[in-house]
Amino acid sequence: MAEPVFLEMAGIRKEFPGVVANDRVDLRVERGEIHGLLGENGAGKSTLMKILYGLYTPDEGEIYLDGDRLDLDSPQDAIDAGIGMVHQHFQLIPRLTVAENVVLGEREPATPFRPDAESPIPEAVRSNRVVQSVAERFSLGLDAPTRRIQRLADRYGFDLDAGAKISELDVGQRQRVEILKALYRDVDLLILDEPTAVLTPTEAERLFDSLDRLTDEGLSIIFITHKLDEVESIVDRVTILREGKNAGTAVVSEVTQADLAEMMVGREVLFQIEKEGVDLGEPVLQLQNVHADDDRGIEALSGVDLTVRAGEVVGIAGVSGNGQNELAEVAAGIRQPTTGSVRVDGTDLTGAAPRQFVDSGVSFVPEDRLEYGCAADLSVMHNATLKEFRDQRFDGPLGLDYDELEAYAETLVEEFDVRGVEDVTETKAGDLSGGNLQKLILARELDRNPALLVANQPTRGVDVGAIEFIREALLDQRMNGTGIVLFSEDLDEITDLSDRILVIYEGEFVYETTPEEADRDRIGLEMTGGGRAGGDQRPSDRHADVTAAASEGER
Ligand SMILES: Nc1ncnc2c1ncn2[C@@H]1O[C@H](COP(=O)(O)OP(=O)(O)OP(=O)(O)O)[C@@H](O)[C@H]1O
Repeated sequence: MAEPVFLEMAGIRKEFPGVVANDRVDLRVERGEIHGLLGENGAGKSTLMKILYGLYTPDEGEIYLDGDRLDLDSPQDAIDAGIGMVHQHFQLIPRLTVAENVVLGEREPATPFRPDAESPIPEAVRSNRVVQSVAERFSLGLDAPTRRIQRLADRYGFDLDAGAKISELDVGQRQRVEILKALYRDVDLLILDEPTAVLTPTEAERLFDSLDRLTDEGLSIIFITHKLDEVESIVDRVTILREGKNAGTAVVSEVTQADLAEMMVGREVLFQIEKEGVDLGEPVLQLQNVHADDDRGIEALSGVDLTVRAGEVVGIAGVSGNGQNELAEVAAGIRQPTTGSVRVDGTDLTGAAPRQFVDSGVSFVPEDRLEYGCAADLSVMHNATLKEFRDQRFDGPLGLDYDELEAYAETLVEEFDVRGVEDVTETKAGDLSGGNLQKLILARELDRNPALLVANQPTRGVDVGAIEFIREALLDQRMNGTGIVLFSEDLDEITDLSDRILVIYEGEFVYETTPEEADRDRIGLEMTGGGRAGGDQRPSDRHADVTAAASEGER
């Protein structure tokens, strides 16, 4: 008799109010393969994986692992069956060590948590004395597990010190701790939800090496991603979901990226977009000698000069953690510089309140959509109108005119193709899929026709169709005279959209170029500080050059 397929999900159906998230989906995964799960935002990928991890109960359908029928009521059931999951938002306790987190991680929360939500372990719990003392007690008798965890980490080349505190680790290492939590529990199937969304390209390469080692040992991996080049480089077979249904499974080596994109969105996707020429206007953002600290009080920006003119897109490239977030927040008015000045549209806003930035025409698309971009528990309507509800057009005889607010929110949802909204007054922003929430935030920020848009990773976690839509929306906005500061870890995005490109490294601009002259190797080298080793220019000289080149471009 033929061996059963390793994992079989058959006829899975899951309905939320007004949305069929999974419509009789079949998924088959072989032992030892990396199986990609692709699909537009809202196609139902996370829902299907949450069912497999025991977080949601399907309305219909069956799951078999190695031929055995599974009945999964909680993540603990999934783990007991040999299924682990690494979420996009890590669930680690920063003050505890790697080993303590791995051991404590044996019990997963039984209640479903919001997609894309921040760590489900609230700060109150993390800092709770009882939790801390349990952890301390663990560490007393933790020698044997620590050694075991260290051996496990070494076996897969994870480069982790089991005794190190999570707070000392970078994002890539934290992710490996999450994987270790699953391996420690002997899982045979690992679900990775967009694992590279938080990683730099180098960290992503490291992860891929680790995944290869895991599959060599017979582990199966389900890999959710939006990045087609990742599918091409590490995935064996891929299943595509479209509008909750299985749109097919393909052997990756037999299809092109264009085929996959078309299977996902049901039409041809342009990977290149046309950028028209535009006459630059007056400066809409002028930062002079800006220094700013990060959240820990350590200097993150060390004397940044930046001028952005109306109709100009300035792309900021850099490895995350080099001051990009602080720069975005200073430009958007939600972080105060320690020294230096900020002018928006000709007005000095140094030290001004965030509201004054909003009122001066600054729009902000933050990197962390759930933390800063929206109020997850409020409706789509509230979120769509958060910044504009004071506008006269929403004045009613008895205060706010809710019919107008609702109609406006509906227009934005329609224009920006935000999917999964049953009713703008009922659907919560936090229940939208990641990409659809991003489109909602963009709709709110762009529809104000801002003088300045600060866009931090605007297409992260967004599907290829929506990426095309968002990039075109940004370029339309540029044609309307908005000045845009674009932060992106995707170099193609930076070169496709920008008029000028600046590389930031350790809180300073170290290199400036244009898309026409952009040399990817040089940009990559400058991003990692490699340009400094050449000794051709001191950073301070180079910094002066950048400023000079910037003013050159302004003439
Ligand atoms: N808890 C929930 N309550 C209500 N609707 C939900 C819930 N979770 C998901 N949905 C809806 O189900 C549909 C599928 O969402 P899901 O998160 O599975 O998509 P996805 O393919 O993972 O999207 P993305 O790539 O954007 O993360 C969407 O329309 C979403 O709005």
